[in-house]
Amino acid sequence: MTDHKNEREIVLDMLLEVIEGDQFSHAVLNNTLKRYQDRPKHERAFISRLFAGTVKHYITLDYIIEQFSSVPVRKMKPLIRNLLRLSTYQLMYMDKIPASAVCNEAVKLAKRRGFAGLSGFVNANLRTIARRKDDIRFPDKDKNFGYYLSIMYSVPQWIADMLLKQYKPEQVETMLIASLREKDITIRCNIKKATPDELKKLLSNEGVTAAEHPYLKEAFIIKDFDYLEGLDTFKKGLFTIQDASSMLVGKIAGAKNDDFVVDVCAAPGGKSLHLAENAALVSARDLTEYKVGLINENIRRMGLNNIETKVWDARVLDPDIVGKADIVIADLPCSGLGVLGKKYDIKYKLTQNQQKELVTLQREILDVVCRYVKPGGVLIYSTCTVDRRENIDNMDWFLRNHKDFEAENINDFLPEELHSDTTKNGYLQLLQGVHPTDGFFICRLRKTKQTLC
Ligand SMILES: C[S@@+](CC[C@H](N)C(=O)[O-])C[C@H]1O[C@@H](n2cnc3c(N)ncnc32)[C@H](O)[C@@H]1O
Repeated sequence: MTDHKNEREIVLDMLLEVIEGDQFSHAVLNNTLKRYQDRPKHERAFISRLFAGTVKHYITLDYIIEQFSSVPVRKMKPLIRNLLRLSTYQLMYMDKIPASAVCNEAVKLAKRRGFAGLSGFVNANLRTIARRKDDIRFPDKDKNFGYYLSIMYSVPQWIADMLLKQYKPEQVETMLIASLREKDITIRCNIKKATPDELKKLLSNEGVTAAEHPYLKEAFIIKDFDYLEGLDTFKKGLFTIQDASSMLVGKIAGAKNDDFVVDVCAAPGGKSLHLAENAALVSARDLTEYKVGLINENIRRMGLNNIETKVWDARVLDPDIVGKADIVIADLPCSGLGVLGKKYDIKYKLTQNQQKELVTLQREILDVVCRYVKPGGVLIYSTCTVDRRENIDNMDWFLRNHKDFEAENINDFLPEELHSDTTKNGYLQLLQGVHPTDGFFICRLRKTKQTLC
């Protein structure tokens, strides 16, 4: 049973949960689409697009609203400012919707939600924006590039400034543009159940278009489906949703038939499932019962029987596995600045302090889990961020403090177009927009025979 809210009201409530509350955009969107799975496809598509677009662009939208409003956005009632945001998004980015329809719907919604007294304010602001769109003055690129990036690509200025210290200005702009684009959905074929060709045919029978990914033969970029989890091929575990960057972790780990793998931060299990295709046994761990439940759910769907799961805090040494793992996967919690295209509220919720704490946590976990690697085994460290302090700086720090590990050339595991000086030196930094993947970091560190750890 679903309620009778129209699509705009549904989006308004989603925005209140995410922008004003502490919920995460991807979780709220998934739950909403599940809840309204009986609604027509075009309504569900409208909800997704309007919600994602408004969240992704809301710094830009607030800047536009404030060009014309006498009241600063932060002083407006939460419901009113989010109604203005979602309506301004339609006016600026959804040009098939007539401005009059946007204004009328917003007025009706303000009244319906008990703000009849402010419906005139909503109407006046929206009609002004619609009429004077072309008069909007955006910041001057040459005066303060960080501020310009912040307003144009809706990212807090401290993040833009931080990235500008680490990358060339044009690379930062490319990454920020990519993070606003609609993300392709990439899947990995479960080669235990079907070949990539068979999967492609079965998907096509379900009306889904699957295009080969340039980096991996088992990866497809899929289009033309409505509810992915409703597909027969999904329910039968013939594929898993995973970005190609994450799949490269599995490739760079290079598991062999008799390998014992420990994945210390494994939920929801993407990398563990991938490695289990080749390894003898994977021990997949995460912090809570809930998270481990997600891994178990995926193991069942994919039909794998060589993964065992365990609730375990990666900061705490597990004496049972010290010196036993051929491969340790440390795909650690990170700032997520490489996946802004999917988790589009991370940029607003992350603070500078949290980012510093993440570096400390990553080092704390690496210090512990490197002890599970057996002599001659490998530690794979990865993150889904482009922040150098969490990536190459952490790798350098680790090697300085663990002289019994050395970085290893990873070219043999990668398609030729990804070979570079850094991959010869043991690591790969992917940048969204520059590469056809999320922003992602992976390094391969071999434990030399003599053990000092
Ligand atoms: C980047 S995600 C892992 C994604 C996963 N490797 C995959 O491919 O599906 C990081 C994970 O670390 C877990 N985590 C955070 N702190 C942890 C800790 N102290 N011990 C174990 N897991 C932790 C989080 O619950 C989260 O699931």
